[in-house]
Amino acid sequence: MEEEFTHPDPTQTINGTAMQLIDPSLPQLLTILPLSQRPIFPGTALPMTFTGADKLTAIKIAVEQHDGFIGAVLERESNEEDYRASEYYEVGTVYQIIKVMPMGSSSVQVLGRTIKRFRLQRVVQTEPSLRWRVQYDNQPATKPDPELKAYMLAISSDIKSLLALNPLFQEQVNMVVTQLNYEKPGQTIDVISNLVSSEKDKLQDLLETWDIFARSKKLLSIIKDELQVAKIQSRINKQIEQGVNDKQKEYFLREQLSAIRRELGEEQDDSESITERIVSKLAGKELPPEAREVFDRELNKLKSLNTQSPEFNVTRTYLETMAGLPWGVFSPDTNDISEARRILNEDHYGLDDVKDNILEYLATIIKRGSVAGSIICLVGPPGVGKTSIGQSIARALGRHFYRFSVGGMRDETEIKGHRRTYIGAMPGKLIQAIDRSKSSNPVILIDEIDKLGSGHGDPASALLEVLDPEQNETFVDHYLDVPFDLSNVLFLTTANQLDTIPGPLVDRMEVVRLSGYIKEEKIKIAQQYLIPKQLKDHGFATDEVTFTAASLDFLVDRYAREAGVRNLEKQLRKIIRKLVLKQAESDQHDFEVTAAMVEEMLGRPRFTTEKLYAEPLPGVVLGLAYTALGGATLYIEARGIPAENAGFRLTGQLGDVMKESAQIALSYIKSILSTAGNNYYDNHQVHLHVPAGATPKDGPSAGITMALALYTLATGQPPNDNLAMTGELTLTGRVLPIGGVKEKTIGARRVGISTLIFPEENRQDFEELDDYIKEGITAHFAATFDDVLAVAVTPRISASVVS
Ligand SMILES: Nc1ncnc2c1ncn2[C@@H]1O[C@H](COP(=O)(O)OP(=O)(O)OP(=O)(O)O)[C@@H](O)[C@H]1O
Repeated sequence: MEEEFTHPDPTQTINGTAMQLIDPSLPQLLTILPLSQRPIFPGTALPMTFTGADKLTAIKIAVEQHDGFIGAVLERESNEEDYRASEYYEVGTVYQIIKVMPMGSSSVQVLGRTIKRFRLQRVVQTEPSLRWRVQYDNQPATKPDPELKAYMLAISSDIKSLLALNPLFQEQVNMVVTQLNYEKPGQTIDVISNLVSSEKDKLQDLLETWDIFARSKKLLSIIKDELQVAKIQSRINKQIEQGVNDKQKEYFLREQLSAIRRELGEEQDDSESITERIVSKLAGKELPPEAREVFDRELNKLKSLNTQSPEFNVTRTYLETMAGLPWGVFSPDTNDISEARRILNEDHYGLDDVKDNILEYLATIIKRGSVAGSIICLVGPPGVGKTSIGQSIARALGRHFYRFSVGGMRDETEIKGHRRTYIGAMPGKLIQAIDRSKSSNPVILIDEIDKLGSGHGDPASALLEVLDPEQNETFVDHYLDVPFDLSNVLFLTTANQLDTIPGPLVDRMEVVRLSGYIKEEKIKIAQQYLIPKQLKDHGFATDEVTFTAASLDFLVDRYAREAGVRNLEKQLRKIIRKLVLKQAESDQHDFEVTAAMVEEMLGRPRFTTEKLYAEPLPGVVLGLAYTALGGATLYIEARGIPAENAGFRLTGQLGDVMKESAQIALSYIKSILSTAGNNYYDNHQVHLHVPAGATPKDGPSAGITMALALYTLATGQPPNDNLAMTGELTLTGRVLPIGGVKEKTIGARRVGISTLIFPEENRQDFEELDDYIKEGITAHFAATFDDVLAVAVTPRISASVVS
């Protein structure tokens, strides 16, 4: 293999700088090894790796035959449009291999040092390896120049900053700092050039720049670019590190927290134990396929969620609600009707027809083995035992009891729940009831169905969906979003009056009326139920306190006249509490409560026996009404003021129907008076009032009462004493039937009225009443207003007499 040493041609230049042979020991012919990544610069020890059979051969030849000298040149990017596109740049660096370390079969790592720049003179051989004749140069001597020195200082400072940003280069920093020599700027620049990274053609340009001043400028600009990038890189790294650190810190703290919890024996709240708990709640329950599918899907979702995310809590609450529901769990029914009768009797006095009704209903349920069918609606005034009947039904069947009121409920979502997307969403009342009952067949009592409001959505139709046996098998609560079978629930509803219950709801219900109690019943209830219960609640033995018959009579008559017994119970509680105090202070053990003691303990009676009117007055008649509070009596008052122009005024918050019946009454009375020659209404301003003025009233059943008030006003003859009436009046004087005969009779008894007038068509209703209600009452039945007059004003004076 040829090895040549020639003298350089002094006319040849690189970038205009003269080149000359400087070191006769450097070979003129070099085996060329191509570099693909970047050029190398003279003046440093450098390891390099070469791969490929050609290169390995070249290295072998160089090491074995040429003292390890090779020429390292950068490969050009292939660029077909460049006419000069030879494969390699023509300026490279001579490198002497000192050590070869094989790395596998096709790679070697070599250790050596970079010595000097060279330039291709000509290609002398291509096979088996490429060999060039090259030219070396002597670095031109540089004069001390302050500007160059400034550049060198800038380079050294920037390279230090650059290397400081990259901890991997700490070693090199130290090395470079020791090697920096401002006397030999060319050498220093080359050393630093080996450390910087930039695009390879920029670095090649640096290699080919002979002029030191120009080279230092180019190097500085490369370093500045790199410094910029390194700074950005370092900032990004810091941010990432910060993020990672925060996460690690949180993770660490959480781990500690759960360790502390474990130590304290508190529950473990990791996702796994939560899902385990949820799944274990489902044990023994039978989810229908649709619900199972949704449950499984949500459970899988929960497992994949971060326990701290809000979504996790929403899903967890949903799953816990689902798992907590009594899917397929039923309490066994006690199918014993005589036991049911015993329980109803044990809990309630009287109410025989109500109990019969309920027992028939229960017998049907027992026979059918299912509750499907109509729903019982218990209608009656407050405190008559509607709720406690419901409780007894549950007890008789051995079912769980749950009660909720829909009074004033305006929002459909209270019944059907909120969609899960709402914050704080929860199931509606029905699913809550099922959840609390822990069985799929409880007794659910829906209270105050007559006071259902309307607002958002339609609560009435939601309730209809719940109560309708056709639909409630697949009741879908918005929150659960899967059907829950409500068809095994025994629904009961309660109301004070029927009129305000939406029609479609009434149609689905079987109405059972509780009319309210008369005084005697209330006394019995007090003796047999309320007093023993209150004594027990206050820690008295049953025989420690006795109430005299007179005291109970006085109590009911003067303090608790309403249809129900809740107020009576309240008054009894007050008395017994006072006895508790008395006992505590005096150690007395036997108490007998007398009427005087009742007055002493409860204060002045709320009701008096004195009537509003000591004796009957013309124009004032007592009517019978049926209100949400039960049967009641109410006065109708008429007064006339002599006037030139006749007029008619109505007050007392009367509804349209009642106003119309007042007009009918007036027209009718005027017509019969005019026949009798009485022209009272032609020269009087008449005012008709129905107290209590603040209570709204409506309905046609005060027709005859108003007519009698107007009649007696015009004739001046007062109605008979101790008389009350009810009946609708037509324009021709016929008397039409009314509702609530029982309640009205009870209401009249309560205030001690014993003569009553009912429409003829209500005769049977009255006769069917229990004897104890009719006892002492004289009922008259009127088909026409004449019949009313026959009873109400006796002896009857001619209507033509004007007062
Ligand atoms: N016939 C009765 N025998 C024994 N106790 C009774 C009877 N009727 C009512 N009570 C008692 O009176 C109290 C009030 O009854 P309850 O709460 O059932 O009334 P309610 O009709 O549901 O009233 P509301 O319409 O206001 O809800 C209860 O303590 C109940 O046990």
